[in-house]
Amino acid sequence: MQLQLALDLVTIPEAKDLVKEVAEYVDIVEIGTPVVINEGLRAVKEIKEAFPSMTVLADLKIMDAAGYEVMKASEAGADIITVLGAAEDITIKGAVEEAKKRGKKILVDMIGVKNLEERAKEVDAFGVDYICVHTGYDLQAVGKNSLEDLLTIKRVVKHAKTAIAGGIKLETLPEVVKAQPDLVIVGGGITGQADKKAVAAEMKKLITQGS
Ligand SMILES: O=C([C@H](O)CO)[C@H](O)[C@H](O)COP(=O)(O)O
Repeated sequence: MQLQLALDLVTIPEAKDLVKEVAEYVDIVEIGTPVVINEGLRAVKEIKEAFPSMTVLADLKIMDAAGYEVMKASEAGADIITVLGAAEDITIKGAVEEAKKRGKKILVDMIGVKNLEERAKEVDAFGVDYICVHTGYDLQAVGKNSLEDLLTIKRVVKHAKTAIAGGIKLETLPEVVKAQPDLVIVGGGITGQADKKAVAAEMKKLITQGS
């Protein structure tokens, strides 16, 4: 089980400081969608250049033109790129094809997918690397989480790794770990804490113990 740090509400210099602070405890650094919207793929490039040994995920949430967008994110230095599960089949297959050509990985974000079980099976057959259940900020605000969805995809996904994102905190992590995803994605649960290093260290400990 791995830990991914999601950087969403930060500038590039703030992102660099955060990565420096918690690097030893995280396996993957995510350049979040809001950062890409604000700063462009330059954010991916700068983080990869500053931390060359770190696995960097570009959370582009691709919905169309995946071949081109995966190509651009790869050129910027992303190791993993996200595509939406709600996208057309041809889009997700195009993302996988381009990523494979470049030695990169695709994470499919199932945010907003209603027929989760059926879609997860379909997406799994396209050869994607990760399938991620995700409660976005808007549903987190009305008290939702993705635990049940994680159990659903764990039942039906046979090839891809499983991941979970959305509002995970130190207090809720033990329950998540119990469900055994391959990847746990945490944003505000680390970046919003006073002692980020201590929280990241504790999270890494729980994840290592539970693996
Ligand atoms: O993907 C995300 C969100 O849609 C904003 O782009 C976040 O990275 C993801 O939800 C993890 O962040 P937290 O919910 O703060 O843990």
